[in-house]
Amino acid sequence: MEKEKGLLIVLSGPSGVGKGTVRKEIFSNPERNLVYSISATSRPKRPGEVDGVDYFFKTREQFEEMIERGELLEYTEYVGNYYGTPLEYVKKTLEEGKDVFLEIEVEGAKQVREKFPDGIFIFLIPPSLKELEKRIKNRGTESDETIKNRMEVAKEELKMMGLYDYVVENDEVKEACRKIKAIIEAEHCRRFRIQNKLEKLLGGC
Ligand SMILES: Nc1ncnc2c1ncn2[C@@H]1O[C@H](COP(=O)(O)OP(=O)(O)OP(=O)(O)O)[C@@H](O)[C@H]1O
Ligand SMILES: Nc1nc2c(ncn2[C@@H]2O[C@H](COP(=O)(O)O)[C@@H](O)[C@H]2O)c(=O)[nH]1
Repeated sequence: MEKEKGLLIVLSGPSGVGKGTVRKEIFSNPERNLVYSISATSRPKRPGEVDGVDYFFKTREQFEEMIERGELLEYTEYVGNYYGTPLEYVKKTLEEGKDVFLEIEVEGAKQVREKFPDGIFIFLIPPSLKELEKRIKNRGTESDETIKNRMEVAKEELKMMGLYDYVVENDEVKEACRKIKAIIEAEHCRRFRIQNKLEKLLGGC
C-alpha cells in the first residue's frame, strides 16, 4: 500500500494578530509528525532573527532568481518585500508522511489553496481591530508608516476570512494553540476514517 502523505496546514491572518507567537508556542512542544516550513524573504533581518531559523534571508535579486527557477510553492510582495515558501522542502516532507505547517499571509494562502486543495486552512483573528493595532505597535518592530500600511492591508485581509476552513480567535495564546492542535487532530481522524472506508469498499478489487 502507498505510504500515507502528511497534511499541509496553513495558518494565516493579518499582520500582528499573533501568527508567529502561536506558531512558536505550538512548536515549543510539537506533535511528533509536525514540521515548520521556513519561508524565504527579501525583508531585512530584525534584531535577534537568525538566517535559516526565522527565514532564509535573500536579496531581491536572489529572491527573483528563485521565482524564475520555479523554486517557490507560492510567493507575494507584502508591504514592499518578497515572501515565499520553498517548494521542494514542502513536497519532500509531505511525501515522508509528515505534516507541514506554513505561516503565511492571505495572498500566499490563496495560491497554496489552488495547488493543495486538500490542505487545512486556518485563519487567525484578533479580538478587535484596536487590539490588533496595539499588538503591532507594542511589538516595536515597525515604523509608524509601516504600521499604518499593515493596518490598511489587515482590513482587506480580514475580508478573506470566509475562504478558510477554520477561524480561530487569538485572544489567549495557549487557548488558540489548543484549538489549532485539536483541528489538526480532528482532520487526521476524519481522513483516516474516509481512507479506511474506501479501503474496505475497494480493498478487494
Ligand atoms: N494572544 C495575544 N495576546 C496579547 N498579545 C499577543 C497575543 N498573541 C501575540 N501577541 C503579541 O502581538 C505582537 C504580534 O505578534 P506576532 O509577531 O506573533 O504576530 P504575527 O501575526 O506573526 O505578525 P506578522 O504577520 O507581522 O509577522 C507580539 O508583540 C506578540 O507578543
Ligand atoms: N505569502 C507568504 N507570506 C509569508 C511567508 N512568510 C511569512 N509571511 C507573512 O508575511 C507577513 C509579514 O511577515 P514579517 O515577518 O515581516 O512580520 C506575515 O503576515 C507573515 O505571516 C511566506 O512564505 N509566504
